[in-house]
Amino acid sequence: MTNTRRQILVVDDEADLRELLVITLGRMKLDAQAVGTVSEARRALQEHSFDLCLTDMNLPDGDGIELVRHITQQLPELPVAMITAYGNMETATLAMKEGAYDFIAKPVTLDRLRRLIDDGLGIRDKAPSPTGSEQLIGNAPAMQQLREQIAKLARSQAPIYISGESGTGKERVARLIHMLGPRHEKPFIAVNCGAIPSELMESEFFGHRKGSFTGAFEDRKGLFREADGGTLFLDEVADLPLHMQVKLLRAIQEKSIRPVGEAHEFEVNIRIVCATHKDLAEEVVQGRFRQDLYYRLNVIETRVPPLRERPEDIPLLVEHIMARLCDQWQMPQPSLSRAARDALREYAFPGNVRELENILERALTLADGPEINERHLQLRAPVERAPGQQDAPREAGRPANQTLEDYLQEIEKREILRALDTTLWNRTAAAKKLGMTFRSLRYRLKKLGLDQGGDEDEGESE
Ligand SMILES: Nc1ncnc2c1ncn2[C@@H]1O[C@H](COP(=O)(O)OP(=O)(O)OP(=O)(O)O)[C@@H](O)[C@H]1O
Repeated sequence: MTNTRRQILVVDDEADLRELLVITLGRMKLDAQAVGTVSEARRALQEHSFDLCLTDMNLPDGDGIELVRHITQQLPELPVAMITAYGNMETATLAMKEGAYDFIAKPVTLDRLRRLIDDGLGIRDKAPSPTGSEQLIGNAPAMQQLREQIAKLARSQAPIYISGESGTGKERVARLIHMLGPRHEKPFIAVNCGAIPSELMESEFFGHRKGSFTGAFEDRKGLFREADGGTLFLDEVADLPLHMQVKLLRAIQEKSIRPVGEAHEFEVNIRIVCATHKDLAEEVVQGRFRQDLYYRLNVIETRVPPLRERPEDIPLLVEHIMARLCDQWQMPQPSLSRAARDALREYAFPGNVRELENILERALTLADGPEINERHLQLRAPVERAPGQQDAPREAGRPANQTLEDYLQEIEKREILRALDTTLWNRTAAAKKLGMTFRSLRYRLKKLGLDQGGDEDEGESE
C-alpha cells in the first residue's frame, strides 16, 4: 500500500514544542518530521519531498525568515508558515512579505493550527483556471508582471492592498487572487466602504442581534461572518470612518468579531484584500487613516497600472469587451474604423477600463450597423483632466492668476467628473452621490460643457 499521508516538516529548536506538534499533526492524520536548526531543515528539504513546512523564527544557526526565503526561491510550490512569538506582528508581516503563506502565534492552539494546516495544504489542491470573463486581459509588460504577482499572492494568506486609479480593474484583481488560491470554494464578499452610511457600518460588517437598535427586525450575520473561510474585499477602504477603522483593526488582530447587541464573540477566518483609488499613505499623513491599520492591511501592495500606461492593451481590451457585449446582446460584432481605433489609442482614459467599457457600450448602441466610427465613440475632450489630476490634493488653494469663480468652477467640474466616473456615467447615481437633483446635475453639465447628449441612460427627470 502506498503512503498517501501528507508530509509536514516542522522546524523548531524547542524539543517540547517539536514533540507536541508532531503528536498533534499525527492526530490530524499527517506525517510530521521535526528538526531543530536551519541547516537540518535545508538537508531534510533536499532529501525528502514535503507538502508543507512550519518553521519557528529563532533558530540556533539562523532565523526562520532565512528558511522562508530559501523555500520561496528553491521550492516555490511548497507552502511555508511561520511560528511567531505572541503579539509579534513585525515578524509575522516580514515572513509573509518574504513568501510565507501565513503565521501562527504562540501559544499554538489546536483550532488555529488545524486551520493553518488546512489552508496550507489547500494551496496545492488545484484551483480552477479563470474563464474568459474573469481573466485579466492585457499583454503589456506591467500586466504580465501583475499576473505573475497575482499567482504568487493567491498562495499566501497575507493581507493585500491593491492600489490604482478608478476603473483600472482592482476588484477584478482581488477576485482573481481569491479564485486562484486555497479559499476558492469559499465566498468572496466585496464591499464598497464608501457606500455604507456611517451609522450602519458596524452592523453591516459585524452583524447584529434582533432588537439591538431601532430597525434591527431580525438577526443579521454581517459581512465578516458571511465571508468566513473566504475573502473579504474592502473596496474604497480609505472611506472608512475613523471609528470603524478602530473596530476593523481589532477584528483583524483578534480574528474574531462581536455583533451589535451580542454578548459573545465569534471567531472568523477571513483573508482581507483592500483597495482604494486614493493614495492611502497620503491619507495616513493627513490623519484620515490610522497608521496601525495601514500597516496591518498593507502587508503586500500591488498596483494596477492605468490604461494610459499600457496603450498596447487597448486593442485587446476592445476586442474582449465588444465580443462580450455582442454576445450578451445577441448581435453581430461590428468592426472599428481606422479613425476610431486611432482615436482610442490616443485617448487618455481618465476612467480607465471601466470608461472603455462605457464608451464601447454607447458606441454599439449609436452605431447600429456593421462599423463603429469615431463619432460613435463620443470621446471626452482631452483637456478635461490631465493624467492623475483626479488624485491631486484638493487643499492646494487657488493659484494667484485664477479668479475665484474660475477656481470654483474647476473644483465643481472635477467633483462632477469624479462622481460620473465612479458611477459609470450614470447621471442619476452621480447626482445622488453629489447630493443634488438630477435636473441640477444636468444643468451643471451643460454649463460646464460636459453634456454629451444622446445619452438617455437614466431617463429620469425630477
Ligand atoms: N484587465 C482587464 N481585463 C478585462 N476587464 C477588465 C480589466 N480591468 C478592468 N476590467 C473591467 O473594467 C471594469 C472596472 O473594473 P473594476 O471594477 O475591477 O475596477 P476598480 O479599479 O475596482 O474600480 P473602482 O476603483 O471604481 O472600484 C469591470 O467591468 C472589469 O471587469
